[in-house]
Amino acid sequence: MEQDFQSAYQEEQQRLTQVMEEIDRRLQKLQSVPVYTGHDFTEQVLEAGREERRMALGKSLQEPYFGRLDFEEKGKGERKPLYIGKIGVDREEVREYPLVIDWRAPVASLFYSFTGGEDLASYEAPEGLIEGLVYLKRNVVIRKQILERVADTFNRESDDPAVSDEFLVYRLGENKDNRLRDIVSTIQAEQDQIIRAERGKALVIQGVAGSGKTTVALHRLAFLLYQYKEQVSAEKMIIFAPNHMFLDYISDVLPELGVGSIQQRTFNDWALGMLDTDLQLAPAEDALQTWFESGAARPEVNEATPGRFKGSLVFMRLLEKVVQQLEPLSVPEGDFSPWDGAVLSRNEILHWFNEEYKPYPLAKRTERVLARIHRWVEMELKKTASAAVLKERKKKAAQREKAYAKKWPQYEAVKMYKQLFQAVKGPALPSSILEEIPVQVLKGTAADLKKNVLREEDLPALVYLHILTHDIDSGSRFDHVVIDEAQDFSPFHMALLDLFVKGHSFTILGDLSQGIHAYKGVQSWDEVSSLFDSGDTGYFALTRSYRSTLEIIEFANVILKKGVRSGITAVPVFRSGDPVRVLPYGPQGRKQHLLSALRELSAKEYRTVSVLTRTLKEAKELHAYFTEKGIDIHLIDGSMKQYEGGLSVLPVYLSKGLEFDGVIVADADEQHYAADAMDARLLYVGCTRALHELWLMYAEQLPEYVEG
Ligand SMILES: Nc1ncnc2c1ncn2[C@@H]1O[C@H](COP(=O)(O)OP(=O)(O)OP(=O)(O)O)[C@@H](O)[C@H]1O
Repeated sequence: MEQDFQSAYQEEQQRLTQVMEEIDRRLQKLQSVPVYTGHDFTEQVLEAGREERRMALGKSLQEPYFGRLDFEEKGKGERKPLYIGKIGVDREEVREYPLVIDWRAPVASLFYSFTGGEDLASYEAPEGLIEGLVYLKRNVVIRKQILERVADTFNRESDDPAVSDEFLVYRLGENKDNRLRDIVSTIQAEQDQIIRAERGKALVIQGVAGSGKTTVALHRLAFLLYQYKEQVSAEKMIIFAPNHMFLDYISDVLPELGVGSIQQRTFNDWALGMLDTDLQLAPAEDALQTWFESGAARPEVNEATPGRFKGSLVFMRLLEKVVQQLEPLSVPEGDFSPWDGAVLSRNEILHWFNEEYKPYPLAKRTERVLARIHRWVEMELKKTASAAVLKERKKKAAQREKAYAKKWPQYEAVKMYKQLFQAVKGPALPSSILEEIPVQVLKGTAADLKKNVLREEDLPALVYLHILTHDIDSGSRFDHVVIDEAQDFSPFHMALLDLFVKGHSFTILGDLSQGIHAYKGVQSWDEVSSLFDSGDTGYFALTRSYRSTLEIIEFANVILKKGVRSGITAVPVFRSGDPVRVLPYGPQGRKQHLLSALRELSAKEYRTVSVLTRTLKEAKELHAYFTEKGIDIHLIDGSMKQYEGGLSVLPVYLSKGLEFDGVIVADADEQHYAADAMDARLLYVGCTRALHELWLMYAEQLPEYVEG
């Protein structure tokens, strides 16, 4: 066995040396071409291509590949070792497999989809289905040109030719810093299927905590860009993530995969950008504090909850009716007269508005009609013989056109929205429209809007009012949209985004078990799928969890089963660690005990450790206490733009999407986590943030869904 390993290592070392020499030779050749700095466009394009290649080869030289697959194509009688890397490097000879195959290439899919067995493996190539036998699947770890590790995941000629998880488990056992990383060397078959799924559909992916949803979404973007390079561009692809800190946390993955320029934004930022308004959103912490209060102080969630009503398709349809009401009120009363004696009748203007320019939305229509009126004025001016009179008329016409244009409505989204909620004066709307809005939503929104307060749940409506009246300009359309943490998006959010994306090309990922924002998100994936025709949507489930140890996942699954009564539990990868510790506060008291637990856990080799509290207030208090005791720890409070890693204290609801080597859940007791699904979900989110170690600390009584 040891001998096999030695020879495999030597073989790979030799091969690595050869490949690095070859890449270096190519790089030097490229570097010997003088950099073009002139103005010739063709030369500039060629230079840009060379620069891209120089960068790629330079990067590839450090870690040329991570995997090897020995494959014998059916009927060819020749076994070939294929080396797979983040960046493909072609050979100079044609008709050969590349020196390094890009992980996104069709043949590389074998490396991920092959799960063992005697049968022929296959992959879909441009020329059709290719079948063959896989002999070897090997992981090769190279860091800064040094071969660090060689691990066979499958070897047909060994005594035990089964695919092993050993390398995956080794990778999962590593500690994490403050950034999510790429997983190209260990993508699993179920994840690969999603990454490589075709583009023109709305894919909905339900994935348990830690199943790699965010990671898979980012790899999928890189794949789509490679596979559909002629049809999609990076600038027109976007991933929506819940907040700025999370965006910072995931920001390294796409550059690591060699992909730049893909937009990574929050929905709120995107929407505000569309609206071009000076109004600011009310701070997110306001809503979070209301909805994540513990105990009876938390309002009940129902269909009249502002986020739920304003995220519903009922509200979306209601806005369409509002805009329909505006149409007959658009053309101002009275004829238009550019100077005394010249008259353009309102009937003529109405005809233009209601017939000729009918296909345009109201603001565009207004623009066109006013332009047409201007052309009419110019024609009339041409009929004027005297230069002095012409000058006078021109001046008059300009003044009157300006005054007349002012009489037309502006169709400004915020203003229309304020009018709907009667926060400012506006056209009278039929009572049937207003009656559709729950009274508490009507009153609450009117009060907010009078104070110029916008809330995040108002944004889909505002963007929709804007596009209903102004249309979508082609530059705002996306080639592909990824929605991460999609359980927190409403049906209205998704239906709105669907108007911006070509061919329903969506990847929508989330976990209903982590639906802690029930006051605004979806409660079933049917709410999402039903937005699309059945042929335009697909569904995948990710059930294996890669983040946490077996012990942590089994512990968290109990919370799900007993507390949320959910059937979607996680299947662990067999990576065993320390048992989960459930500790009552000792005689030294709550704060002191949490402090000693934090000290103990952070003294280990871990890079990230967090203390999760139930509320923001508790996080702030503990942060002050830990700091006073000389601990260097970050407070994460919802306004952060960056995630620093190291030690953190944060309310549990802000931990969603993140992960830490060690987690201490403070106050895991009945007072803080009540016997309802919402609190159980919160605790589930908290527990599933831990990679290696999870401690729960409590006073008095544990919730009944926590195993003591
Ligand atoms: N195939 C894989 N190989 C190695 N690591 C993986 C793999 N899949 C996922 N991981 C790791 O598992 C962890 C969880 O991944 P990620 O955050 O993408 O999951 P998620 O489903 O979005 O989680 P959650 O919903 O709980 O926030 C990350 O550390 C990621 O690197």
